[in-house]
Amino acid sequence: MTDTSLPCGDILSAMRQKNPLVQCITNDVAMNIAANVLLAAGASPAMVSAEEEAGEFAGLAGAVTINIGTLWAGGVAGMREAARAATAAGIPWVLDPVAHYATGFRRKAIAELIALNPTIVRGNASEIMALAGETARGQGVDSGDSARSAQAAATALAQRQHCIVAVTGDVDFVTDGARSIDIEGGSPVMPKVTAIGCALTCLVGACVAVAPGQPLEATVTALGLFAVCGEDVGRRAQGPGSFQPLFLDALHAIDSVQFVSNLRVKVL
Ligand SMILES: Nc1ncnc2c1ncn2[C@@H]1O[C@H](COP(=O)(O)OP(=O)(O)OP(=O)(O)O)[C@@H](O)[C@H]1O
Ligand SMILES: Cc1ncsc1CCO
Ligand SMILES: [Mg+2]
Repeated sequence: MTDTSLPCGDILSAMRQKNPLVQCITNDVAMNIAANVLLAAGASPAMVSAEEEAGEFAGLAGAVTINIGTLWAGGVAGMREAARAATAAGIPWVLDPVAHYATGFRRKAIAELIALNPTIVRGNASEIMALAGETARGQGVDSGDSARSAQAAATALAQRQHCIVAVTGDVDFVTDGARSIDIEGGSPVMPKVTAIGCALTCLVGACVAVAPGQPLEATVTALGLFAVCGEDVGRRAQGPGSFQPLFLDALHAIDSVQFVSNLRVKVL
């Protein structure tokens, strides 16, 4: 079922070979799991977010990721600096709009960040629907909408912002507004592990760092790696507690041949 025209195996191999530096401006909950996911998968994370250095550091990184999960005023200032520096230098950056619909503070921050032209936006179904202006049923950081129901919103958002949009859930969907791809796999246990989606956003950064000219394919590679490893671990884990360490081990152990042979993607 995998479309062999997608270079997902090559992007995974390149990530392992190049060990890209990824500046992850993420939330307080996600820091640890996100850094461990990148190290296990083969990238080099750095959680550098202060206003005083975030812009300068972006110039050193292969990609920048920005996540508004635990937002505060100084945090927004660092995000602004990093996003501006990345866009100015042509460094790809990824935006994770965690619960952006919940408060006026978040709505203002996400409007400012999206206007700085992210290369890729990755969120859950409710986040993507609300960003596209649709009514969404998210509760705090958790999605209340199905991923399928967010596909039209993702396509509209990609066309409006001229970026890649990825919506995750039981089936993942990635689009540039013209080409769209479904990714099957994962496990229903995954949304019971906090910040696993935030960690995925950082992995999208790691993949696009080594394939900056192919942001759609890089996004499919990161989501596909989570889908393949998540499905495998979901069969073996006892629950959310044992899922997390087994998942890190699986991200570390999988090679690109195993990855491609278990990847289920469909070009729509
Ligand atoms: N029901 C499900 N079945 C299979 N995989 C799932 C399911 N729900 C989520 N996933 C997978 O879990 C990962 C995270 O996606 P999710 O949409 O839950 O992110 P999120 O809501 O942003 O997470 P968080 O905010 O906790 O970091 C993705 O790889 C996704 O494919
Ligand atoms: C639980 C939680 N609260 C703010 S960010 C976050 C991590 C999942 O998005
Ligand atoms: Mg999220």
